[in-house]
Amino acid sequence: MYARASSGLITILPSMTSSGADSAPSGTHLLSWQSDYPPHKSISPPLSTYKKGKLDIRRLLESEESSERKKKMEGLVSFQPFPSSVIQRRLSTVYLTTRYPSSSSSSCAPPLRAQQSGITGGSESVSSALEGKASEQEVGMLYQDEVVSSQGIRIRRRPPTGPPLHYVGPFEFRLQNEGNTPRNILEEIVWHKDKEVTLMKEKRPLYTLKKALENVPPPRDFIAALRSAHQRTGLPGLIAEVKKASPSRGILREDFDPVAIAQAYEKGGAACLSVLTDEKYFKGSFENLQAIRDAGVKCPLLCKEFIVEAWQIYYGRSKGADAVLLIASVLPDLDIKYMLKICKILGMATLVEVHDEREMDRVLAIEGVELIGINNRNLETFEVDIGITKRLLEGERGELIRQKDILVVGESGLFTPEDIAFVQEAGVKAVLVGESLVKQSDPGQGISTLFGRDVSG
Ligand SMILES: O=P(O)(O)OC[C@@H](O)[C@@H](O)c1c[nH]c2ccccc12
Repeated sequence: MYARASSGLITILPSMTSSGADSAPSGTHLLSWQSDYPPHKSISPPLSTYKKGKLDIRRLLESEESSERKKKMEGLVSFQPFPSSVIQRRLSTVYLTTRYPSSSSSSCAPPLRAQQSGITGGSESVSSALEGKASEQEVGMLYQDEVVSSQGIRIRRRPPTGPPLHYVGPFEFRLQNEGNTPRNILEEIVWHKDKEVTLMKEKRPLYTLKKALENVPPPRDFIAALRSAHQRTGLPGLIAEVKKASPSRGILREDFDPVAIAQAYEKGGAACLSVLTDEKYFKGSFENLQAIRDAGVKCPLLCKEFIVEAWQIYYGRSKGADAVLLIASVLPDLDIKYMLKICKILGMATLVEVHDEREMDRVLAIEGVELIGINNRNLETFEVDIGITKRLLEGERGELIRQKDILVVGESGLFTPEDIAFVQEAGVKAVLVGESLVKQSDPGQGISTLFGRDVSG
């Protein structure tokens, strides 16, 4: 377990907190301090006797008074500044280890979500399955920040210095600064998603979701549908996107009826559908996903969400998703590996999205990736260039992809038969298209216009 201190206050990261005893890995005891971000969470029953409160680390570490206090606390919690030089330098990371009950517990569990959440699916324990696989170097890395930067990930998963403001009595602390202001739209979305998921999980803990899965029809084979459409038509298999709006393009369609659009896509020859579920930035919803599934649409469905936690995968499945999107610029390798495992257990496909060579190389090195999406739109800047698909499939990368029989999806910015021919020539066997279809008065007919011929039936 680990906590991050900001401005001298311990803030528990949401990934540390459990939304049900179900998700606590055995031998680990979750402890929650009152924290201002995310909203304070309750603690699991055996720990409810622990006092909650705010803890001033600077005082804890430095003052005499605090050593008294520290002693008092030690019966309950042991504090392991790790390493102390770093704490002193930036007062940013402290590890907490519970001593309850008499478990030899834990020292510092590696600070990566994958090891912490301990979600199990079926009889297999994902975390233990991963333990053997993650490289020692990876597990040994003490800071998620460092893992993330070593993988070239620029997106910070949470504001490093906490939210812009917090209140103590009548006082207001922390003004807007570099550490609590998102640097780009993707970062903003991810920070918002983190809070949103924390709240959603509270309403629907993992064990209730798992129960709900028993009544959900089995997943459909997303990849097989794309391959067979490609074989049938000689053109890339189409994932047609049900998208009302986007931060870069605004509202795409005012009279937005997700089920009617999905049905039109299916009729027009789409192999699969992608359904935006993000509400705030894309005006989508999980209700749309479920409504499309319940309306009897047969195409496999991709849950188009910004996944930051495995819980979202279970939630998507419970709403009828057959596949999920994992964005390499958001998720470190270990999270991708972990989430791939979960998808496998749930029988879902995983579309792993990359935008540049570095992300492509990372993803190609991960075992078990069968479907890679190349996003021609940079989600940080919104720039679109379909030449990216070509660039990332040239040379050795293309060769490796063919050897591994990975199916590549060209994503975003595709409007004309020439665009389709261009990315097909580059090596994709599938395309993901939203705007150019959803804007048509008949989105199904839009498919024929996009491909330059009828691909239905
Ligand atoms: O509407 P377009 O330009 O055809 O793009 C569709 C799809 O590629 C795009 O919506 C997308 C690709 N990756 C994403 C990740 C999150 C949200 C949206 C996306």
